[in-house]
Amino acid sequence: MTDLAQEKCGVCNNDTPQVTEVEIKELKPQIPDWEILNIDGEPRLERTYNFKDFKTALAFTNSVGEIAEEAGHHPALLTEWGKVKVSWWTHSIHGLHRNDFIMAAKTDKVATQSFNV
Ligand SMILES: C[C@H](O)[C@H](O)[C@H]1CNC2=NC(N)=NC(=O)C2=N1
Repeated sequence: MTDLAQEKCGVCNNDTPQVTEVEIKELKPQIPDWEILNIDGEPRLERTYNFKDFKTALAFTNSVGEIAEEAGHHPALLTEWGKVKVSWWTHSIHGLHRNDFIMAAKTDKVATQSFNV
C-alpha cells in the first residue's frame, strides 16, 4: 500500500471529480481516526487531537499551518484549551479529493512525530 503521507497534493480545479466510494474504501483505512462528516451538505474529514494545554494546541495548529502552506491546501482549524479540531475538504469541488486524505495522513504524521499524540 502506498504511504499517503508521502504523497504530494495534485492539481485540483472546479472540474476535478470528488473521490468515489471505491476510492474512499481504499483511503479511509489509512486514516482510521478521522471521521467523514456531512457539514452543510458537503463531506469533510474531521479529527480532534488532544493536548496538555493551550500552548501545545497552538504549536500544533501552527505546524499544521506550515504543511498546509507547503501543499497549497488548507484546513479549517479550531484551537481550544487542550484540543484542536482539524477539518479537511476541497472548497473548489465542495467535497473530498484524494488531496484531503493525503493532508489528513500528513497531519497524523505531524501529531505522532512532533507532538507524541
Ligand atoms: C488559489 C489557491 O490555490 C486555491 O484557492 C486553493 C487554496 N487552498 C485550498 N484549500 C482547500 N482545502 N481547498 C481548496 O479548494 C483550496 N484552494
